[in-house]
Amino acid sequence: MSFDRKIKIAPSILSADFANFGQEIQAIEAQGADWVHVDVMDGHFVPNLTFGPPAVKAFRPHVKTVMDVHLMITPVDPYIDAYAEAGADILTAHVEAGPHTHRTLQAIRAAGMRAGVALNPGTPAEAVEHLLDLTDLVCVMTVNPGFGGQKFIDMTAKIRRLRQMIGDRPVHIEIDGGVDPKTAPLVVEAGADVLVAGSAVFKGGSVSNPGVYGENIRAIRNATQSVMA
Ligand SMILES: O=C(CO)[C@H](O)[C@H](O)COP(=O)(O)O
Repeated sequence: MSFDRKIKIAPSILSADFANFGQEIQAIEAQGADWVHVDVMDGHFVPNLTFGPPAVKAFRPHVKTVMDVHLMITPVDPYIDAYAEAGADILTAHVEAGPHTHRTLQAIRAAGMRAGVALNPGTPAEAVEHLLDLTDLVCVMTVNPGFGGQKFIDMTAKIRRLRQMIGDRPVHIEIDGGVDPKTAPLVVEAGADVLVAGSAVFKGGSVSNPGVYGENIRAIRNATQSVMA
């Protein structure tokens, strides 16, 4: 897939109806989602548990766009092949998840996926500077990872620094946590191009009332228009 810097909205299915993932994924894509964001949590790196490779494999046939899998787990390396087999397009590991992120990103690419690296709010941009030639996406957490529906933490200075460090490289900056029509323009103005949003996309909608997802996605996208060059 070619690199494009247009704003992409990636709804996090952490806020979807857990009894109905297939239809939820189809509904958000029909309503304008650019990517589908899947939050994998292990109850160890973060204090919550969600999906493993079999669930991701079950989502795969429903995803027609890009399946963006965010691992909030440690260790990462023993599971890379399982997520490739499950059909992840992008696999993101946290820089805090182990001592050898450089090796992890190489292994993700070697398994045929695009490689992402995520930073917790307390981790400086410089922690990924040496990884920028090995990564396709830097995910800046704007909440402490583990749960949807948390309050946005302002990371705009870090986003600006990353955009400067990335320069001309084809590397996305993804923002994850507390993204809504108020916070989206702040992070886009700072240099982000992928916006993960859970609560702000799924609130008020359902598979039987999917138009609300469309309204919510458009509200986030439209809010970024004023800050786009
Ligand atoms: O990674 C996550 C939490 O660790 C979620 O993707 C993120 O919090 C999105 O949910 P919301 O938009 O409700 O904040």
